[in-house]
Amino acid sequence: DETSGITTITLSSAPANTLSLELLTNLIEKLRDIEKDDSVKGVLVTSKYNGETFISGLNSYDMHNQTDERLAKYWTAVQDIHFTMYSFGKPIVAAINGDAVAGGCAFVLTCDYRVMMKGKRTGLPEAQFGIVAPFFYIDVMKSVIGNRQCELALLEGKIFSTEEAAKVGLVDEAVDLNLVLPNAMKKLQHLVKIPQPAFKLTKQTLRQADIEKFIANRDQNLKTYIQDLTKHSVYVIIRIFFYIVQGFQN
Ligand SMILES: CCCCCCC/C=C/C(=O)SCCNC(=O)CCNC(=O)[C@H](O)C(C)(C)COP(=O)(O)OP(=O)(O)OC[C@H]1O[C@@H](n2cnc3c(N)ncnc32)[C@H](O)[C@@H]1OP(=O)(O)O
Repeated sequence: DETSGITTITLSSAPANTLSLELLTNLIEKLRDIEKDDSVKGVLVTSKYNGETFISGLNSYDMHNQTDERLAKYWTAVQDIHFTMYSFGKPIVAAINGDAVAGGCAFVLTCDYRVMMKGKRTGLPEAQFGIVAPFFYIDVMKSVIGNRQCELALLEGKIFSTEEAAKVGLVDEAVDLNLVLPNAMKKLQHLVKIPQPAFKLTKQTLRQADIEKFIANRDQNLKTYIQDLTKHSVYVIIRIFFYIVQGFQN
């Protein structure tokens, strides 16, 4: 919207907005363009699958049966989206109009504000898959909900209902579906009015330690990811699809 300076990104990768290599590549490019475009003041992210899924996590197919080169390309994109979103110099608000689990939860945690539809699910269930969540997923959750709540959640791979997520501050608002977009937009309209150099510098200052840690550790994390997936991908993928079919334990 040219008058408000707000851009809406509607994620629409069938069937359930998995964070596939294609979606991530397009999104990273789009966000980098927006960052350079002075006419854009803020970004609202939502999903085409209104009332169903916001993001259903990383794409299982991109993590299984791939060459090391392709796995590296995928994981670099996973790292890049995290870094681009978390260090983004303009306000980003998530209008979470459906489930946002695993990589979907980490994605919304990188935003500045989260409005989520009641009755949906979010959280980092990796422990339920028998794996450890990437360190940058753990760090972002810890920075949002604090160390103890993060321990309670991650040690059991807890999946929160929207209402539970709001209680621990994992999302900022739990609302009926019809209020997700309007409330997210209202918050964003407020955030874009804050003097932007102050907004950007404050955000950078708050997030600096995690960003520096991310930059220092990303290469090692990439190596570890490729080794682990080469060894364990069959097991991991079976666990993920088990939870797609059976649902997560709350
Ligand atoms: C050893 C190193 C490992 C490193 C990785 C560590 C980090 C991992 C992070 C991740 O994000 S792993 C992915 C985790 N994601 C999930 O576990 C979510 C799984 N999905 C669901 O639980 C559900 O789909 C949902 C999101 C709760 C939505 O449920 P709903 O009933 O509305 O839809 P479904 O019928 O279940 O799904 C629709 C459609 O989408 C396919 N799909 C869903 N999630 C994925 C996925 N992550 N990857 C690939 N495909 C996915 C699902 O199979 C359905 O497909 P069709 O059957 O319709 O073809």
